[in-house]
Amino acid sequence: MATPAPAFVGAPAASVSATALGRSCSWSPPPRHGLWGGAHSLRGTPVPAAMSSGRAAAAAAAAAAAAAAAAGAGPPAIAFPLRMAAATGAAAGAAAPVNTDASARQTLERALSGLALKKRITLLGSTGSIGTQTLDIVAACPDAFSIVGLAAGGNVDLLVEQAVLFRPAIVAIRDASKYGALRAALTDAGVTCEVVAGEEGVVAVAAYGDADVVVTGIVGVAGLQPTLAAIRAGKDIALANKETLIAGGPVVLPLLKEHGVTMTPADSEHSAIFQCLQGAPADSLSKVILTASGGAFRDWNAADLEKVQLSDALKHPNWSMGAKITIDSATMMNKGLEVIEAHYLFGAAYDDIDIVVHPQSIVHSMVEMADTSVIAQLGWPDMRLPLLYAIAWPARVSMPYERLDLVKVGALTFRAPDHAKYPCIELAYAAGRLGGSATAVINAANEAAVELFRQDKVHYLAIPKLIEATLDAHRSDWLANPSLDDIVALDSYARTVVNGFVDAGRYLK
Ligand SMILES: NC(=O)C1=CN([C@@H]2O[C@H](COP(=O)(O)OP(=O)(O)OC[C@H]3O[C@@H](n4cnc5c(N)ncnc54)[C@H](OP(=O)(O)O)[C@@H]3O)[C@@H](O)[C@H]2O)C=CC1
Ligand SMILES: CC(=O)[C@@H](O)[C@H](O)COP(=O)(O)O
Repeated sequence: MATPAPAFVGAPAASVSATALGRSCSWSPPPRHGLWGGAHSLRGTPVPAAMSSGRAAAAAAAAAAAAAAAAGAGPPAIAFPLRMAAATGAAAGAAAPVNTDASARQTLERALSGLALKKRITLLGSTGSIGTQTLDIVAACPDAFSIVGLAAGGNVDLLVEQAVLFRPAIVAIRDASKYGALRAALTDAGVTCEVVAGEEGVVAVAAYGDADVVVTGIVGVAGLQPTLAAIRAGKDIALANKETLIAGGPVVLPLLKEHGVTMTPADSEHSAIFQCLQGAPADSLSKVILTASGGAFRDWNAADLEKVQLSDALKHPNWSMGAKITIDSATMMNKGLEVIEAHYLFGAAYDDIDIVVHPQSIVHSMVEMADTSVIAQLGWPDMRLPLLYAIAWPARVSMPYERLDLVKVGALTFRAPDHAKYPCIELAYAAGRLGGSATAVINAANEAAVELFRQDKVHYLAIPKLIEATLDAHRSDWLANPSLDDIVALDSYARTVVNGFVDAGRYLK
């Protein structure tokens, strides 16, 4: 049942017949929380209504928190009152095109124009798990999809291989020290395209040329600025990089509106919800039900988590993915982040977003409608399907994927998540309910803690403790309506705080 490792297709496969929306393409195998009435801190003490904003305040707070950590003080062990409602109210609408009259009209218009489906794609993070699987789709459907730009972190060899096959107009490498090697290798391979480097280079690729849609496959908050650049350039967004929305939701949503840009979810759970909501009238959504595999440790006793090694956390039971998201699945922070992602994508209140553990990862998520009907989307655990829908929406592209065989699957089982074993879930709900800058801080704290775990500097069990302590430290500079500058500053603040704790020898386990 495990998905095959993301295979980079050696050559664009021959295409098959293409008919209207049913285009055929070839394929290479491949807790309930009470309402929070006012502005309260994470501990229930008041948060000043208007916080000093911006880099200076965040930097000062970071320095103070790091100094406190180094002095052994740190925030006191937190008795996290996880029963908070959003101080900021619901997200300003929904990022995904669902549940409004206008979006219903847009869906219909796109469905009709999908008769001539031809999408020009720019792919950020082309050398990763999402990136290579997106290119599998493009290779399988060269008459429906083409590549305008590719951006990678540092993998020159694979980027060159991709440029040879997909002939982009522009490529970027984030690691600027590899610019010369990339240029030379492209010239040797006979590829003539623009070559750019560094963060500015990745941003330039995101906004470049006549691409219709940008697939965001960069890992982490590093995807935020390129995604914002793509939105400002009027590109539709196929969102895989969930950290962008979790950290940047307060600035991403208004920007999508301002530029009339469509954001379609590629994360498998959110793709499922998005698919279930197609054609649903406004206000008909009652509940979002996110399914979770349970991650690498779903069958471990809580007491055995003391023995976790990095290699254990990297063994996802069902999905083949990059290292960071695989570890997030093991802590179940991935599900917590997906709760926040669902809030921003679909405008669902946190009380209306549930998690259910589903070890088979066949039901990718569900929605409950106002009339109590529950609608689910099913498929094998293979990211190519949600990625395809994110770039082709609302078209349905005919693919020779293995058909789902429920008899072969046998049983579909469901159980409640174990909140004591996976404290990250509650932390994510708490940060989501707090809203404003808290989601940027929990995202950054998680990225920093996971990175320290990958470097063997902290134990697996330290991850939620570091996140909780960092959220607590953020009490004094929480912002209801952070600007982009605030989000950038608080992202680095949270990383400084996490590293300050560890440097001071705290929360190692
Ligand atoms: N993998 C999956 O199945 C799923 C992933 N996602 C989300 O998609 C995103 C990507 O995940 P995944 O593909 O697994 O991650 P990977 O680690 O496999 O790939 C990450 C990609 O981002 C590139 N990259 C890393 N840092 C930077 C940077 N600073 N600037 C530009 N490019 C960078 C890497 O380049 P290089 O390798 O060249 O260094 C690589 O191409 C994550 O946000 C994840 O949560 C969501 C659902 C499923
Ligand atoms: C493939 C995908 O979209 C991931 O989000 C995956 O679902 C993670 O699995 P977990 O349910 O273990 O977090």
